[in-house]
Amino acid sequence: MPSVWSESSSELGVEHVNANNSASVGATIPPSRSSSYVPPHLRNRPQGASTINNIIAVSAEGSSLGAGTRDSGSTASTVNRPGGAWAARDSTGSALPSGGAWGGARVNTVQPGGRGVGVGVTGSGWSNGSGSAWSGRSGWNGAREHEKNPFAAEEQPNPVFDQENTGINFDAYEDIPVETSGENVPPPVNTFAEIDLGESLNENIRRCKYVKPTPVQKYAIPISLAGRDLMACAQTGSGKTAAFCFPIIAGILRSPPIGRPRGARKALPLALILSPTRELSSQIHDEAKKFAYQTGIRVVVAYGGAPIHNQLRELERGVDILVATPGRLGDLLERARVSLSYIKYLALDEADRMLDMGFEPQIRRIVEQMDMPPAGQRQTMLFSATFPREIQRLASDFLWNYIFLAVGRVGSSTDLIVQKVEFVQDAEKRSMLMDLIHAQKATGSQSQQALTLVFVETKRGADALEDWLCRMGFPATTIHGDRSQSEIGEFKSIRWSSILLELRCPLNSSHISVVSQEREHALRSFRTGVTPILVATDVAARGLDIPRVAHVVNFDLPSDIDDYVHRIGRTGRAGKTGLATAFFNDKDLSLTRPLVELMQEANQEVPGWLVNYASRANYGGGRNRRSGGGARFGGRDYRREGARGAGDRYSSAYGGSGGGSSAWD
Ligand SMILES: Nc1ncnc2c1ncn2[C@@H]1O[C@H](COP(=O)(O)OP(=O)(O)OP(=O)(O)O)[C@@H](O)[C@H]1O
Repeated sequence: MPSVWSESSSELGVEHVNANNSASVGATIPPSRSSSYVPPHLRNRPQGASTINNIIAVSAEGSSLGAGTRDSGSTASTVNRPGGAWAARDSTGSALPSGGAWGGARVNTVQPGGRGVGVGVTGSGWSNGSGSAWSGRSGWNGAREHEKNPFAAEEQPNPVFDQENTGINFDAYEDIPVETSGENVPPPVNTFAEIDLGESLNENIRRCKYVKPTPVQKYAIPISLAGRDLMACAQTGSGKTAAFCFPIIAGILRSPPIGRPRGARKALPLALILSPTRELSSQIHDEAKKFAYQTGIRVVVAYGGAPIHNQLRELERGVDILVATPGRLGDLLERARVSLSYIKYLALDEADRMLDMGFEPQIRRIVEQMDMPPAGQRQTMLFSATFPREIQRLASDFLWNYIFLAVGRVGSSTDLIVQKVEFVQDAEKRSMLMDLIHAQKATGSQSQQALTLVFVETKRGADALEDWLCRMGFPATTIHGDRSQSEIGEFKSIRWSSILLELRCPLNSSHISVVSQEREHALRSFRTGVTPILVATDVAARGLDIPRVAHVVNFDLPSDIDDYVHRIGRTGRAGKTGLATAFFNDKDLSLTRPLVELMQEANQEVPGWLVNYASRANYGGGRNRRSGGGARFGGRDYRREGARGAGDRYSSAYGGSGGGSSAWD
């Protein structure tokens, strides 16, 4: 029985070019059925739009370079890697030749090697001005009406939150240290207008109320748009999600339509975004859907802890950008329901965690042992706030001639977070927490909705503390691994095969959906302030972007300083200030030195007793890699370690407004 996609493909008669770049030209394309998958470039056409003839199709490696003009608002970017392309599009997103030789004739010539040359453009493909191909045309809305508006909730007038999302405290970041390494690093931009992202993506950026790019976006977006691989470190809450989503979306829209095989039951995404937990994947999916709204690009998410059947249904409807956790993706690959053979963009969020001990084999399997095009034939982007040197070394296997980017004192915390450390014995921790919560209420400096996130070491500890807080009259909820099948955070030592077994076990499926609902419910209840205290294990440490988290309490300190950085990064996000309090006692001795260093880097007041501890303490053992590894910050390009000094071809530092010498020296 043919899948929806296969029906769709054959109906559309999309040209298919096989992996060897031999192009075959499809004839005409009958109108698509609404339930069918429609490739991005064909979506959202007016009802009754005439049959589309002659779609350019090239292989994943092939390129097509539109030689036509774009209007004056646009800045051309060159794509200097295999597979990069500028598609010349007409006002409906199809490639058009100049000279009108177009009625039923073939549009593009596909040259040997799959490089097609578009010969011109009628109308602007990408303008920012009037007459844009991608926005405002009547008739497009017929199909777009069916796309749920991801901005609907935010577009309701709200006097409290309806203000410019100015993001990072831009003034404070004028002098932010920035380091780039690698060959021919494209220069940064200062405004979104300088980057040609296309009208519909620009419109969505406006809807997000992003006024200007954050520091990491200023550097990462031009680098990625130039087709370069990237390893990027930037502080928590600094807008990394958009930094990898924008180039992916813009890249897909720019590229010539890629004919995907007829009759394939498998989903054939063009971009894959991997992240460690279901919550983070879900959050990235929500963000990416906003950025891709009304572009015709379909974003689908697949994560463990939720029934696979719904996700399969979504995948069958077609996918351009797949956001996934490694475990669930592994399952889908094993079931042959997803193929990675058309991947042009691979992004790893929280990349250091994804390549951490225990998970590297899963990621290697996905990236290197399935059917994904190798480095150099896809574009790979790795992002995190922390990037230990040994993880960089592992990660470099996935990259090709990449640029290393470090924005801010990477691996350190932001100055926006006030860090406090209190010496508290275990037995006193609860009453200390109570004092903090009372103080927070009493100061009145926080609005009623201010949220407190409390990190503990174990699931049992989380449940016990939540129970106690509730009994004391403080509405609290909890999130930890037992409440779902978190794929990384909690499965650290479980092997790939066991994960598949677990996810496939039908007896588990109802349990999975119950626990995942619990976790979803807990997060929603925290986000909305219904339960303004969330007790969490490290599963909530990375990536989660919850506005109004005013206070992070490390009830139990982690043993790894990088985990501390990510945990406290749940507050003080996007230019807002935050408070982080750590309960410290003798058990945390190994963390002392990196903690003191971190606080000093972030201009925090370090208690004298902690400094004394630090002078007595050993370095934090193997896990505290920043200090153990010798590099001052977690964000120095490991390739430079052996290449310092004269003639270092990898080095190029911007150093914020100052430029000149490396900000790290
Ligand atoms: N250009 C911008 N202007 C204003 N706000 C922005 C901009 N870019 C991103 N943001 C907002 O900043 C917040 C943090 O972004 P994001 O979650 O991508 O951070 P991050 O760097 O990935 O953090 P983490 O390291 O914790 O994962 C989000 O609420 C996002 O909407």
